[in-house]
Amino acid sequence: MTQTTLLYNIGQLLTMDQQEGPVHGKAMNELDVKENYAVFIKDGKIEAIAPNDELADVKADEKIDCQGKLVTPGLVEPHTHLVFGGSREHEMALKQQGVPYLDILKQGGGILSTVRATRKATEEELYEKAMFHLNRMATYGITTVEAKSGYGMNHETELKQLRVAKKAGENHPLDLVSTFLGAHAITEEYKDDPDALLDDMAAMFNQIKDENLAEFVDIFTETGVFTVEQSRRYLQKAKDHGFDLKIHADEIDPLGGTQLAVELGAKTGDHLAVATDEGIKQLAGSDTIGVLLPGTIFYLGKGEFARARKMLEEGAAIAISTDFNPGSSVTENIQLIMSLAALKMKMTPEEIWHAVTVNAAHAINRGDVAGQIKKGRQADVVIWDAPNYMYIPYHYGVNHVNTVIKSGQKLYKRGDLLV
Ligand SMILES: N=CN[C@@H](CCC(=O)O)C(=O)O
Ligand SMILES: [Zn+2]
Repeated sequence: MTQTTLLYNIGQLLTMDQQEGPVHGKAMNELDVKENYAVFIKDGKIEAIAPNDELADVKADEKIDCQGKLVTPGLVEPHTHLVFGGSREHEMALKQQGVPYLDILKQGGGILSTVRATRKATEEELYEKAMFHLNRMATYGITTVEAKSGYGMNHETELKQLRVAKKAGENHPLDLVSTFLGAHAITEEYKDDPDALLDDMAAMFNQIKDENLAEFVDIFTETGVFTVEQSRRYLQKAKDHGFDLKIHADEIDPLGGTQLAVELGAKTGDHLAVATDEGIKQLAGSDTIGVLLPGTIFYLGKGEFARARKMLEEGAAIAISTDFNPGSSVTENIQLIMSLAALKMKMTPEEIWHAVTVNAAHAINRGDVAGQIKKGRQADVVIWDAPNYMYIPYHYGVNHVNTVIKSGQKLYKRGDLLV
């Protein structure tokens, strides 16, 4: 049976559909804002977008009066470590004492502590936990999510994580895109031979492809983790197996992961907090999208945020993300990240909206289905308790979502106080 919904009295509508591909540099600052609009949804898809007067009388099963509010595409979250066991609140004290993130890792904590918890957890436990976090992401307006493995670093646990992500993607209304991050840290078993760990992880590529468990392969290129050389060899192998690539690049030390991402034609270079001038120049001249994670820099207490302004001036395409994970950025709140992008990276509201919609969708190969409100597309739409698009990064730390519509279905509605 046909199901129709009309959103009318939209104060500001961002369709984000000014161009097909990722939006680069100065163009990220150009936002098309439609005022007094309506959107008609039919059978889960966008059927029409028109001035309010033209659609207000259309018949629909449900009519939602947007009361002059802001309406945008569902947000796209392009970098999360969604599936993990345990949590790391005990590391907060170490952080307060000033123990650096990489030192905690060197002492067997950090990522390795989550590896132990994830190895111990059952598939059911991981699944329940992942579904809980997906639900919370949905409440913040996210309708498509990337999810990485990387807390197993052995076949059994990496496959467990990837299967959990696949099942969550099949059962949760949010769309999920999976990334294999078997090369996330050096475990005790391989501490004297990281190359052997990489070989062991690469030995899973065929199975991951055959079972369709991941689209991307990612690596942590960092001091004390994997070198640029090791990353190049590993990622080239992944590319030869038909995977698209991502790199955790230049997060803490400027090793040149940004340049490697460009050299290998990676879909994204992620973090880039300490990318060099040369890295930024190469990024700007490439098709690789920079996924910036200011929540991580904030949470790790570091002073240096990614140089978004320079990247944009030079013409790079940028997305932003929570980097949701149990250690370096423990939040599902992408709206908070939008505020940090504004306050700490000096991105304009116009740039920020591109970074959480169309560019984030391209960053995970979903540019043709997510991140835009466009005729014929699945109707992933957010109604905000906000009068305009600038308001979201401005009023920080809270949830501004009024209603989330996923593929035409109402998925979340802000609750009311009970007293
Ligand atoms: N930097 C490497 N990986 C994650 C952190 C994972 C963790 O600390 O558990 C990140 O993107 O920040
Ligand atoms: Zn990450």
